[in-house]
Formats: sequence, structure tokens, C-alpha cells
Amino acid sequence: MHLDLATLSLLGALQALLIAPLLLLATRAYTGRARTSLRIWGTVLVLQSLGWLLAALRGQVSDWWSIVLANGVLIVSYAETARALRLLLEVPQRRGWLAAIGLAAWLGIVWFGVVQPDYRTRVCIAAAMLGCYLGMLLWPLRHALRRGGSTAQRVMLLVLAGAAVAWGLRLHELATLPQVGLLRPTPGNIANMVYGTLEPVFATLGFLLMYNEAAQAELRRLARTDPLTGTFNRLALDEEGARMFGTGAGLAVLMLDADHFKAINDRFGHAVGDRVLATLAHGMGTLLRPGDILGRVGGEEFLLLLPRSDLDDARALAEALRAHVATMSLELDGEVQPISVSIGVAVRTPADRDAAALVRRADRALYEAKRAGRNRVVAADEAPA
Ligand SMILES: Nc1nc2c(ncn2[C@@H]2O[C@H](COP(=O)(O)OP(=O)(O)OP(=O)(O)O)[C@@H](O)[C@H]2O)c(=O)[nH]1
Repeated sequence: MHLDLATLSLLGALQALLIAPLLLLATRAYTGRARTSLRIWGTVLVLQSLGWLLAALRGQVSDWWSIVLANGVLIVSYAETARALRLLLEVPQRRGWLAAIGLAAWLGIVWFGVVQPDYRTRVCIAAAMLGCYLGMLLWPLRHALRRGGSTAQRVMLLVLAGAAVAWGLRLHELATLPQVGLLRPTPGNIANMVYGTLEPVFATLGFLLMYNEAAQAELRRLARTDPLTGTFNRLALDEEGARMFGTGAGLAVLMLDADHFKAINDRFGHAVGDRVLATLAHGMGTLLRPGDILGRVGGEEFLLLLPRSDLDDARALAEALRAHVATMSLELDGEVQPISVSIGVAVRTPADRDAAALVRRADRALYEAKRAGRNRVVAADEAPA
């Protein structure tokens, strides 16, 4: 069987070129991080196809095209690949490092490509650069996989490992074969070209799987978040409440309600009222322990789930929250406006059948706190303090 490496390279270029517009078109339907990562990946494919095309023309066009420009374009595509994947892995971009590694490699390749031609040194430089980029992906991927990881991340790990193996073979040949060259049909070169030809499909599949996973996680986060305050919403509170109740451990629930909130809305307007709610949520959030769950159940009412807490813990936190809010001076339209919250507390008892029963008792305690004059804490089944 005769494998023509230039033809393989062209096939890789064609594949990447066919997939790229589909991805770039698809970006229109998305926003935010999802859109940015898809766009970067689409650009990566365009750059790769251009790079492979120029590389395939080695010997037929000047070295400035097939070495200097081809490598420059491919290096940018590898750096952008790392950027797109780091975006999906939610780790800092390190754009400075990506650019510095790419530039150093490109300068080295230009020097040993045009000024003092040396194929072996060029391949070593390219391998070192790819090694750095691979490291910048494998490190966060390893961390993600250690925390459980996902199928998509494992697929991406295989794709990256495939690239490392193909390059390892190429380096091995570089050290052992007397005659080397990009388009010589040696096993290492063939493995590299075959991998390079298939890579746009495999890597894009891995990327899309990871992308889909990140999009799902983002959707789930949005579906569980109250957009006004950034705290959990009722759906998340129901789920978390059921989960905490299901553990059988101690559980306390605080129902908090801003006092005379209607007056703030009436006087300063709904938009200012919204800002007050966000400030309240943020202020209360600063007093919570890891694992405590704060959410808005609606209007000016918040629910706080306190796992592994007894009545003393819950009352102490409720009192701290009440006191903290009472000292928050809100400057609204140039006026300092006092604000307070009333809080109902309930802790799990053997009679509670589910978390909802606990919430109902906290709600009744809150009603008692309001009735007793507001700005106070009342525990369920207790007389108002
Ligand atoms: N700005 C803003 N106001 C809201 C929102 N949801 C509900 N409200 C308002 O919150 C106010 C709640 O009023 P009430 O239920 O009478 O309670 P209150 O004035 O706080 O009085 P007490 O709870 O009895 O102390 C109403 O004016 C609602 O319009 C919201 O998302 N944003």
C-alpha cells in the first residue's frame, strides 16, 4: 500500500475546512462562554486547514510559505486549541504564556527553516512547543478527572494522548533514522499524518462533548439560580432541602422576610427595591458557613437551609443575621434607609415527614415574628421573644 503524505495532509485540511463553517454558523445560536469557545474552535479548524495545506505544498512552493507561514499558522491554531479547551475547563487562560511559547517556537522554526536549515532541530522545537501546550491542557484535565471527571473529558484525554504518541514516534525516528523529512513515508510520519488527518474529526467530537457538558452545567446553574440576587431559587431549595433531609442528619431551616418592604418599593421604586434585595442577599451570604444554602423563595422572602445544625446553632445564626441586616445602612436616593428582617426558625424533629414540613413550621414562626413586631427571631413552637 502506498500512502502519499501530501495527499493525506490535504485530506486533513479539507476535513477541517468542511467542519469549520458548520461550527462558526452554529455559534449564532449561543451566547457567552459557549459562543466564545465554539468560535475559537471554528477558527482553529480554519487555521489548521490552512497550515496543513501549506505543509502539503512543501517542495512545490518556497520555504517561506511551506515552513515559515505554515508553522506560524499551525502554532496559532495549537495555542487557540489550548485556549478553547481551557475555557471549557474553566481554568485561567494564561494567554501570555500561550503567546510566549508560540512566538519562541515560531522564531526557532524560522531560524532553523530559512536561516540555518535543520529539519531535526525544527521538529524538536515544534515537539517542545506542543509538549508545553499539551501540559497546559493535561494538567487541568488531570485535576478535573481526579474530581470524578466525565466521559467527554476522558475522550479529550485520549485525543491528546494520541497526539503525544504520534509525536513521540516522530521524535524516535528523528533520533534513529539517518534520512528524515516531513513528507518521507516513514512509520512515524505516516502515524503523524494519519492522526493529523483524523484529528479534526476526533478532536472536534471531543470538544463538542466537553462543550455540551459545560453548556448543560451552565443551564442547570441558571435553572437553579435566582437572577435578581444570585442565590438559589425555589427549585434548587426544594432539591437541596430534600437531599439534606434524606441524609437523616440534623437540619435547621430559617425563613427570612424583609420588613415593610412595600414601603421601600413605594417610596423609591421597584428598581431600587430590587437593588435592596440583592444587597440583603449579599450581606446575609457573608455570614454563612460552607454548606449552608441561601435562596429566595419569592418576593422579599428568603430560605436558609442549615445542614448538621441544632436549635442553638440555628438561633445563633438567625440572631447574627438579624443584627447584621439591622446595621446595614442602605443609602437610597441620597437617604439612609433602615432595613430589618424577621426570621422564623425550625429544626428537624422526628415528627417531620419531609423538608416541606420543616419549612411550613419555619413559615409559621416567621408569621409569629411579624406579628410580634418584626425585626426579631422566633423559633417554631416557641413563644415570641
Ligand atoms: N423590588 C421588588 N419588589 C418585590 C419583588 N417581589 C415582591 N416585591 C414587593 O415586595 C412587597 C411585599 O409587600 P408585603 O407582602 O405587603 O410585605 P411588606 O411590605 O414587606 O410587609 P411585612 O412583610 O409585613 O413586613 C410588595 O410591594 C411586592 O411588590 C421583587 O422581586 N422586587
